[in-house]
Amino acid sequence: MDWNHELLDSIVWLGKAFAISMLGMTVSVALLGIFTVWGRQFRRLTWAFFSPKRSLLPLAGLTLIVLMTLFSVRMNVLFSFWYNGFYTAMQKLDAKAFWFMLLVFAVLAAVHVTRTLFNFYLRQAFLIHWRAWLTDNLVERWLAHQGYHRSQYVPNAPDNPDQRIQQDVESFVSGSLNLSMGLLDAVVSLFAFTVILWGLSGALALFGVEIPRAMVFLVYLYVIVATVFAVWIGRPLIRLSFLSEQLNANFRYALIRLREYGESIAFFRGETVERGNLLTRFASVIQNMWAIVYRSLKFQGFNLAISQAAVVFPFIVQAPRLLAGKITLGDMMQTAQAFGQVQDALSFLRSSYDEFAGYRAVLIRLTGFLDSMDAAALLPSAHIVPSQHSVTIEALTVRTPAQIALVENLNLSLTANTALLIRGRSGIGKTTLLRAVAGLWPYVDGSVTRPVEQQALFLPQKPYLPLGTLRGALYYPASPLMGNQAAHVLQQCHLGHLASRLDETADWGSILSLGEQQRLAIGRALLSQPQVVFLDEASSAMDEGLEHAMYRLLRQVLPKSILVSVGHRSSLLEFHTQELTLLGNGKWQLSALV
Ligand SMILES: Nc1ncnc2c1ncn2[C@@H]1O[C@H](COP(=O)(O)OP(=O)(O)OP(=O)(O)O)[C@@H](O)[C@H]1O
Repeated sequence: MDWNHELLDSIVWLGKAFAISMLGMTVSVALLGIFTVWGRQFRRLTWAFFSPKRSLLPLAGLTLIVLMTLFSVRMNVLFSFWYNGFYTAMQKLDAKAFWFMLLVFAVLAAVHVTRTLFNFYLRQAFLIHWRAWLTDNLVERWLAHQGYHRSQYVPNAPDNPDQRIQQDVESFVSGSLNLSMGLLDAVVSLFAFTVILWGLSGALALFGVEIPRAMVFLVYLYVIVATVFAVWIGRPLIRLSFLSEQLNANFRYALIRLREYGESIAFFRGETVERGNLLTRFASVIQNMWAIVYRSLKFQGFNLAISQAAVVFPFIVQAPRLLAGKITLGDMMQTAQAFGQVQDALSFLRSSYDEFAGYRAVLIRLTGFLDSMDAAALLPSAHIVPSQHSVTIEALTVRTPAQIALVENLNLSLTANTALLIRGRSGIGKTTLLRAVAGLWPYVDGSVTRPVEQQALFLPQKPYLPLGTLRGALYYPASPLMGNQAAHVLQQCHLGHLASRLDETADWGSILSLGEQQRLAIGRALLSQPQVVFLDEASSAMDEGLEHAMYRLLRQVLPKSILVSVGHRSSLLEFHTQELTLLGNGKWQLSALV
């Protein structure tokens, strides 16, 4: 190798390798997308990110990463020639060549360090941008069409969507980059070092047969046989790693529920049941971990044995030629290095099989998530027509998932300043009717004309208080406003003792009593002044006096608003103008109240 002209040669090599690699990668992605399921899943998850219509930066970043990967192969090739020159200089006791090779090494090492650092930065920046984009995209899909809630009605609803968004996206982007660039590195190294090995390899007599260029054929045979066995041994790891993610997420979910329902569990002294539940879930995690350990022992044991045998193999094959003076010590060392590189490259599939197994599991989970979000978006719901100051329900039929009618052919109309009280025995379908009116329930026919968005407020029995300040909870989902209005509303809702803590951040959902939370929710209605308020037993935790006071307040502050309440107490009747009684089997009765 002529080190004085190496810069130009390397640039030409890089140019050619880059053109071929880009072509090869494009064709591979297209073919994988046509012939394999996981290729299609990969394309589905990556297409939008790399689309030039959206931005040219991802493609530019990927192009640069490909270039840096090829650069790294070229550096390995240069180091392999450096080894040859260096050991040959030592064997010949050539001091001038020795010092020259050290100078070459200094240049190579400096380039290597710079390239490695730049490559690290480039890859990390690329991964961060990709992860941020994909997470954003999945969160958007999760929130769109209320997929986070309505996907529960989809057959085979996705388990643990939180894990998919947080963990799988990370594994997906890093797995995609590591595996694709690892494969590119392997293929290009294979070509580059096979050429070197070809030049260094001699004939070998085996069982009386003369094999020309034996080293090249032997390394290929060696690794191909090893790969076939490794794939066969490692195959069960795909299913095991999929299970591992799922079982861990199930266990984590059970732990989170324990924290969430801590108070109820503590009242019940339900520790024994909870422990049993947690340990059962954890036992599945452990059982699967052992299965992975035993399978990995076989897989890694095989891989290690193969790699160790490969260390001495080239020396054994080349030793007779070195001892016969046909090759130099430098040739011998370069053979060992090139053999190692070809071996590594060919072993890529074998050694990254378990990573690929995990990667496929991630692909299945992420596309499963997208499928259920798509299915949730297509679920039917009541036809909602926006209107001002009126609610009209036409031919509304609401069923359970088992197609049992809860309400059949309901028709009613409410105008400003009127109020409807929905009553009926427990489990008859009152909450489900409100879900249908909100557009959440999929087992429904008919249409609802009503105010929409911020003009309609649904208050459930157990209010949702977001993490953050009390003021934020009071204004939710609108942005909180500073000023005295919030404190005034707290006073009105008999929550004056909390006025000084409005801007305190705390877990308000677990601090406030249910009755206080329900009054806070009434405060939300007073602040947001919607045209219609749906109250689903939203005052059930208050005593009758407080409930009375809250309804009177609602009527005073929101005289024009329509109220639709679900409640059991007869004392609510005086605040309503109509009563809807659900009778079961879809039957209902509507009557006017005076
Ligand atoms: N997600 C669901 N999947 C299956 N069935 C459901 C679901 N949600 C509600 N149901 C069923 O629909 C029926 C009506 O439930 P709903 O909660 O509307 O009753 P309700 O009248 O509000 O009862 P309560 O007064 O006790 O709150 C019940 O039989 C319930 O089991």
